[in-house]
Amino acid sequence: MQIEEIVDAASVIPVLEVAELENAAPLARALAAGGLRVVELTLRTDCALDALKAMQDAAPDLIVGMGTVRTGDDIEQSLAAGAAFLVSPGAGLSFLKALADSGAPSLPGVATASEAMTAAELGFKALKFFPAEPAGGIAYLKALAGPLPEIMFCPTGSISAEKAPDYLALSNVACVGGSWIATKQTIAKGDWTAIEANARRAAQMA
Ligand SMILES: O=C(O)C(=O)C[C@H](O)[C@H](O)COP(=O)(O)O
Repeated sequence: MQIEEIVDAASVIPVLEVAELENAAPLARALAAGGLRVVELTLRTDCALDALKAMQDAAPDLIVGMGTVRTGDDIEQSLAAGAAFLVSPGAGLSFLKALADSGAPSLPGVATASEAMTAAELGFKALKFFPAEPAGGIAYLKALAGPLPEIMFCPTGSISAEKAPDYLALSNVACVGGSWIATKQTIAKGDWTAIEANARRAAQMA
């Protein structure tokens, strides 16, 4: 899949942190049951690579990407684990080149016009805008749409269910990311009913 197809399939991408491997499968099933098609599992816990496989097995139609990818090793391990796409919080030049060389569909993280232009020069068509709210939010993205109208963003960072529709209305926003659909606490509690309900509301924001 190309990154354009992946972001087209998503309105909201839940950003997930799974600390206990046993939670991966029911989490994936709840998100898929709620109607979400694309999720980002962060590479922030010891079990993240195994959790990615478990999510994919539990919900084969779910497109599971790996987030918090920061190094060449992260890229390799995530792809070996079966990540459908890769997401980074930011990106230096050598990391961007490694990501481009991997050929994997990717959303490298940027927070400025300069970073967005560097990533676009290397061929990236869609970028994560992180951290969206602290970096300037909707006003900042609107300002980027003037000079850089062809660059599409997936803003992530302190976005809530209430704010997400306003981001999705922007011409240069393909989808939004956020942890509100399945927070660390809700996952740890195993409240799959609440997560499915949040996923359903998010899926309807398309
Ligand atoms: O891990 C990464 O690669 C990140 O870029 C950070 C995440 O996207 C944010 O942690 C999202 O979390 P919220 O701000 O709570 O929605």
